[in-house]
Amino acid sequence: MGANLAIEAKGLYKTFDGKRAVDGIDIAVPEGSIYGILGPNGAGKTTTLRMLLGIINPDRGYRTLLGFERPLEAARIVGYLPEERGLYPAMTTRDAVAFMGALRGLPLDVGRRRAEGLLQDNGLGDYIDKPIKSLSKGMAQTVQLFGTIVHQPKLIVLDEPFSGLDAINQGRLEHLIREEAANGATIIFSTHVIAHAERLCERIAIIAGGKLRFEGPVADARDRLSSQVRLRTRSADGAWKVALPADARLKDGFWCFDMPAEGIEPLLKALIDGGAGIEELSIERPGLHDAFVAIAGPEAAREMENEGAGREAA
Ligand SMILES: Nc1ncnc2c1ncn2[C@@H]1O[C@H](COP(=O)(O)OP(=O)(O)OP(=O)(O)O)[C@@H](O)[C@H]1O
Repeated sequence: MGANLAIEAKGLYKTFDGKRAVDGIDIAVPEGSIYGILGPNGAGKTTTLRMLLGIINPDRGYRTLLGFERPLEAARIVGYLPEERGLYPAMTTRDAVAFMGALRGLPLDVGRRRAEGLLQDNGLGDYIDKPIKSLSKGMAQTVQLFGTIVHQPKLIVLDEPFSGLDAINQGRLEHLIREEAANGATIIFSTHVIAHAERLCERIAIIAGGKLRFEGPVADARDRLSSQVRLRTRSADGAWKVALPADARLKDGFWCFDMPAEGIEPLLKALIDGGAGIEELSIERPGLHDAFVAIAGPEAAREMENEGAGREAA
């Protein structure tokens, strides 16, 4: 890989009480990129992130974080939003953000100033002097996120950051993640919602049952599946039909089939020469959801969806 890596991990394993939580994970996160770890409940995402950060040590395997082989040595240039959220309820939002920065070495006065800027710029200006306990759950989560980035870390690690946010705040968070990456930070986040990863990430890891099912560019995951062709012809029958691929099936008046290996042009020529009369033609590239199903299996995909529904309802 050409780019420098903000994170490189090879063959990470972790067992808890005799049960393998992470079973051979490799990860390569290029500097300045947005990277997603996708997987259902209990897949091993949090354990993987904790090992990358040095909060726990792997039983086996190797990782570097911003070039450090002992990840904790990078702590001051890393920001981490854990899955368990929590802020001191009596602190003002300004102080809560500054306090989190101070834990990473940022002087309190600088933290307070930056906190004001972050809160003002993101529609929370009225809450600067209000205690955390006066905020909604989503707002408190946003404040915790500001505390995660207030010391302007080179690497931002977010564990299920979209969980518990409504659609508007999810959109804001996506915007903020893009902005941080545009300013040069590297972002890695875990999620069980494929759409967030599809919109944001250049590279992903797909984990299920502690095992790595895929690691690489999102485009490569999507390329695992053929594009789908849908075709409607004016003529119902004719010699042109022999030109259709063997897997072509008629569904609701459309011939549906995988994109032929040799491309669409030879087929189009045969259809035109055979007088099929092309009325409608679409070629659809598979999305990341379809790729996920193909890579991790329908069971893992269902678990992801159920988990999402469960958390929304909670
Ligand atoms: N400290 C621990 N002690 C014992 N078991 C653990 C510990 N941490 C994680 N596990 C187990 O390891 C497995 C992977 O958990 P992990 O939290 O990494 O998954 P996850 O993909 O982050 O899922 P979730 O989103 O539900 O947290 C689970 O079976 C979990 O119960």
